[in-house]
Amino acid sequence: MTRPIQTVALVGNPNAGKSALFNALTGARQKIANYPGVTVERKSGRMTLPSGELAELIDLPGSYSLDAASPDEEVTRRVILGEQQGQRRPDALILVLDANNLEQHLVFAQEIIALGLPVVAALNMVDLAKRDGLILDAKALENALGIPVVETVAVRRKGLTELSTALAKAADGHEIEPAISDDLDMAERRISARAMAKAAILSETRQRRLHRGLDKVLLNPWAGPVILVALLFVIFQAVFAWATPFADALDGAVMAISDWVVATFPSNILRDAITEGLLAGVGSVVVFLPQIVILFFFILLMEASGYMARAAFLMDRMMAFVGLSGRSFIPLLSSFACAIPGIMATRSIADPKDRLTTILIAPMMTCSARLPVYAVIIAAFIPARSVGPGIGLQGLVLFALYIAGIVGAMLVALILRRSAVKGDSSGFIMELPRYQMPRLRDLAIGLWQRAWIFLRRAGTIIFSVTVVLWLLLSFPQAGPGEDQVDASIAGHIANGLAVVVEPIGFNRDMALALIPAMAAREVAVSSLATTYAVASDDEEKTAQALEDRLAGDWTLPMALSFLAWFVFAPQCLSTIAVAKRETNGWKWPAFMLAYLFALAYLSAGATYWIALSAGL
Ligand SMILES: Nc1nc2c(ncn2[C@@H]2O[C@H](COP(=O)(O)OP(=O)(O)OP(=O)(O)O)[C@@H](O)[C@H]2O)c(=O)[nH]1
Ligand SMILES: [Mg+2]
Repeated sequence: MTRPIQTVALVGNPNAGKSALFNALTGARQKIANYPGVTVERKSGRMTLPSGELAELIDLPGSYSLDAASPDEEVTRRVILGEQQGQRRPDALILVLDANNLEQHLVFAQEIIALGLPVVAALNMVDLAKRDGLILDAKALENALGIPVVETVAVRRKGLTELSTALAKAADGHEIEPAISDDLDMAERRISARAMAKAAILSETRQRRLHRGLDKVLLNPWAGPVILVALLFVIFQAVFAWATPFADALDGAVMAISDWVVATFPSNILRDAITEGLLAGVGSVVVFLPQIVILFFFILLMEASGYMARAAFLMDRMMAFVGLSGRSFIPLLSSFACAIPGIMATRSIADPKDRLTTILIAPMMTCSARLPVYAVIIAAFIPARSVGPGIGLQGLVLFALYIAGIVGAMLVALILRRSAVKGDSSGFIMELPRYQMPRLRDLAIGLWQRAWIFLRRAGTIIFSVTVVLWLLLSFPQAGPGEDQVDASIAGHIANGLAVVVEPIGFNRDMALALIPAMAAREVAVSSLATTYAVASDDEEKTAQALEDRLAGDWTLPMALSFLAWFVFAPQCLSTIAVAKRETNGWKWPAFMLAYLFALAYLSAGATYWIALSAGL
């Protein structure tokens, strides 16, 4: 006896292609996109059965299990079980499986099949599987699952007729006896999913197997984070170890030019401007080009190879813990180059509270402008010795500074999500791109772009701010026996500010560096260099490396305090301006400015006093 099918539902894991199939079968235009969680409500349309009759087709949100964890999964559960008000319980189901993620998708599939409703499976995205060198055996899968399996390519409308024929047949008459038992628990379903997926693979290229093996290790909940941290650790070691010869060479070149200028030209104000402002100031920043290039070499490598998306995947759980979603990862990651593009990238975050929180913590990610500041202080105060096989102390301190910013950001997010920006975090699971050998050309272009951005900053903003500072430091000229810096306009301002920052261990020169560094953080370095160059009346000393001057003038607690300040301080006005534009007002940027300054002051102070009492 034939029972007419009236209602059919599409079920399956997120991003399996349910909505694409829905559109293909009904001619509707549901939104589909290549990330999970697109469909969050049930949608219905009409599909034509082979008999010519119409049936209602329901598109459901993707789900991992019938034990609903989120509101959209709850919708799926209620519709399938017939508990949804105003919705007929489906007479049959189309189970959509992504051929490329069979092992994962077969877990939920077993739960669906065990319900005992007529089910047909659409083995979708077989086109992508073929492209990647994976050939599946639909018949083997059919036998294992005990339901018809039809290969489909939803976006090319392939396999649709076969699918609806199989659907009509499955729903026709006889109650089916599911081949899947319903008393398995999650772990047992996983094991049998793996076995079924393995049995369904006819052939797989070596490369695909290799990539899957890699993912098993890199995404392992235990090994994955360890590898990620180890990798970052190596990167920061390299930033110091590899850059040193290049940085020394650049440093030597700047000093040689300075010596030559002093020897060649008569002593006058223009010569001072060149040696003290341009060469000492801007030169002190430019020497960090090798560090910047090495850091971005690794970042670009991780992006191009496909590892970065895996890192985001690993971070997702930690992000969820502090009330953010994995979607915040990419904006936060871009903030390691600069917070401005990072804050702009938050536009991809749909949830306004998620987005606001991400904007507020983005400035704590260590941007590349901080690298020269960190590097110069580390080079001056942290001895270049190893604290273990292959582990340099300098790289370790740099690593710790980056981690301090990340930990600070996560703590602030945690607090914000429970107070000022209260709300639930939205779940998100990343689609992982394929592994790829990075292309040398792309890498070279990427590096060139980063280097150019850095040099352009040095030539424009850092140069102009340093020149203005040099003028303010050089005038009015000091009388005999008077300190030039103290006598200058800049010195007067700095002495005023020094009162405020004295409790956290800053001296006048450090206070002086803070104001111009609001234009760009690197200026902290050039301004220190220019200050010391102006202060020394001896030409020999003008050319002395900044690191030596710092090591002579500051104590270790002062240096550590300065580093701690730069981890948190909102030392960059452009970031505040962008935050204002992206949040449409002054309220949040003002809040950002206030809490970051407070955090910087407190952490610098704590660092100073702890270091002092530890006898450093
Ligand atoms: N190449 C290829 N792409 C497909 C196929 N089916 C779907 N896609 C693509 O896969 C992505 C996900 O498809 P959706 O239809 O949005 O997936 P969904 O199952 O509805 O996902 P959720 O609504 O998040 O549960 C989209 O980018 C589709 O264009 C297919 O057979 N072949
Ligand atoms: Mg969908």
